[in-house]
Amino acid sequence: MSTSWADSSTGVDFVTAPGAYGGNGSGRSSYVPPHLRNRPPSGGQQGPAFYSGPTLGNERFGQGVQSGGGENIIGPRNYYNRPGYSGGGGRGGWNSRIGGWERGRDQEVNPFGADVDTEQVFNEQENTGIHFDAYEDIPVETSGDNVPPPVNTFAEIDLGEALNQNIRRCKYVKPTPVQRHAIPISLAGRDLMACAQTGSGKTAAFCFPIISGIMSGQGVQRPSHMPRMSFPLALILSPTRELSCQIHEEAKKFAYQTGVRVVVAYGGAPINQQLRDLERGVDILVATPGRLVDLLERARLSLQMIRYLALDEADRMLDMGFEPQIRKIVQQMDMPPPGIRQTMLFSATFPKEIQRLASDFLANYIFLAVGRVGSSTDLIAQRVEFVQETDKRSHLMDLLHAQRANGVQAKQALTLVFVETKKGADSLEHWLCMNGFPAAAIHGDRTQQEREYALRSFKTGHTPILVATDVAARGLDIPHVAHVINFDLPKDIDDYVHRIGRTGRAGKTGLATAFFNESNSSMARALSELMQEANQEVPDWLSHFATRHSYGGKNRRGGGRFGGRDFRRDSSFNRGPAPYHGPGNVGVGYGAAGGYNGAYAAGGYNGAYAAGGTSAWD
Ligand SMILES: Nc1ncnc2c1ncn2[C@@H]1O[C@H](COP(=O)(O)OP(=O)(O)OP(=O)(O)O)[C@@H](O)[C@H]1O
Repeated sequence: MSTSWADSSTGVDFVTAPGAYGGNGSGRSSYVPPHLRNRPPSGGQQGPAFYSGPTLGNERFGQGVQSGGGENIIGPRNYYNRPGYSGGGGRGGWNSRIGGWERGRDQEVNPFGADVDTEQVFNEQENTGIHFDAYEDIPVETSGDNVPPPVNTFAEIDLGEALNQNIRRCKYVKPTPVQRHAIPISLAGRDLMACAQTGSGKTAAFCFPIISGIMSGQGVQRPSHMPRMSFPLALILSPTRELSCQIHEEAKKFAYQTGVRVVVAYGGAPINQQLRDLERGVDILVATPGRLVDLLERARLSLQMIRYLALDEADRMLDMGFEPQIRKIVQQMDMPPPGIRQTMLFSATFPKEIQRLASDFLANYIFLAVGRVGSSTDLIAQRVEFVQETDKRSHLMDLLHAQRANGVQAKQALTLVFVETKKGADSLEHWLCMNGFPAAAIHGDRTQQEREYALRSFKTGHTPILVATDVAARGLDIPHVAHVINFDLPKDIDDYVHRIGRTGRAGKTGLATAFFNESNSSMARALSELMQEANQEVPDWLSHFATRHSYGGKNRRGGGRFGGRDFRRDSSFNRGPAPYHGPGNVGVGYGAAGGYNGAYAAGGYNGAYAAGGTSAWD
């Protein structure tokens, strides 16, 4: 795991490094607010003129009003003006001591690669994806009070010049639908529960407002009497180590030269290194829950300055496995309560029971659904094959041979195979390798080093097949995953949605194949409904299974195609004092269904990989 800031730490150079503290010639560093850090020296000038973005930031917190100095904050920010904190010190932000910044000066490593002429890269290749416009006609629903209107371009949003520059470096030409809606909502300081399809850009949707908010924030000062304690301003939680690392890498790109420092903490890696990273200063902490609790219990981290909390894969974070830990972190430590902090929950799936649980963490929130909650994108061609348990391996072999026969270059056509158990993953990996298909495996019993090695080897195409348990089902954004095979189907339709979402991302097409047999009967109905919603052809035999197993069960999707999203609208859920203030507005942008372009319409795998069709690795 690269720790780019730490790698280049110089340890003591307060004066010359373009970091949080500018030199004042006295040997003692003077504070430079985050939005001015990491700027190349420009005639010695270090004034607000560098920053063309918002300077007050009060709109970030909805009702908050700030008129220049930290002491005038009304609303959420006045939380920080309580005893124990010195006042914001007027213009110029957080005053002279922030977390661990002053203990060491790091030089920020360019996450885009050294000496990259960003404008040139931007012009060379736009990150549009071949079907990026496929997202344009997707139905969008918002509910809640006074929903801020969406934007159509990044230029319409006042994110600050440094962040805008990074957006250009990322080659993002225009916001995806979830970004168009979620970013203005978050910038307005509102809590948000957002549901949007896999691969549709949710990471940037929560990172941009957080970075922009921290850049423009003023009047916040970390307590100075606990020098070894870190006080992040934002916390991003995710369920897996690999996803936390990925979010960290993304966030570092978005935060490059903004002065906002991003640190990651996750289990399975040496904690001392992570503690050192934290001590160097942290604005945004990306973490997995277990390691975070460890850090909190060691009293090396405090959440009392948290202004932004984002839960990625929020439904997973609040399901039975994680909920106690999340409640502990969010409700039982020192994190400011809802209404004081700003909370953003994101996922591609959001069962209603989990929405209800989640509402405990939010204040007067806006619900945003881009596409139907829990739907898959129709950029993914879905196939279901009836395969008995005993035939699965030979069937898999047929698929892989067909892929190979069609001359698909391995590095551009990675195949991700999901299995049920860790043992199953080990044995399938071994069997594939024995049969001439270089494969790696990732699951929870592997060491973190092994997991990272497997993922790297897969990403680089060294082993173009990755056998995985659900540890790789959510969030991972691996370019060139062309085919997801559900060798064993999951028990829950939402897990299926996340698994197949490892392909068909950012507007690109992909292929997903599932092996189905009698043992998966309970999935039949949900699977066929999901496929219909995504304009996929449902085999007759699957429809028969679905009819036979259409009663009850956890995996009933229910509701109309575009209905029943925000649980607050469902009367059966509205028993308690849910903080719902009516539907507000419902913006629905139905357009042409934007169906799948038919590249995979002609049956059979040979057809799927045949020359001439639009393929997932174009
Ligand atoms: N505005 C944009 N323009 C072009 N590409 C984008 C844009 N926003 C995000 N992307 C790219 O889209 C890909 C998917 O984004 P991201 O991983 O955030 O999806 P996601 O919605 O979080 O998916 P998942 O539900 O699987 O976690 C990434 O490679 C990201 O760089």
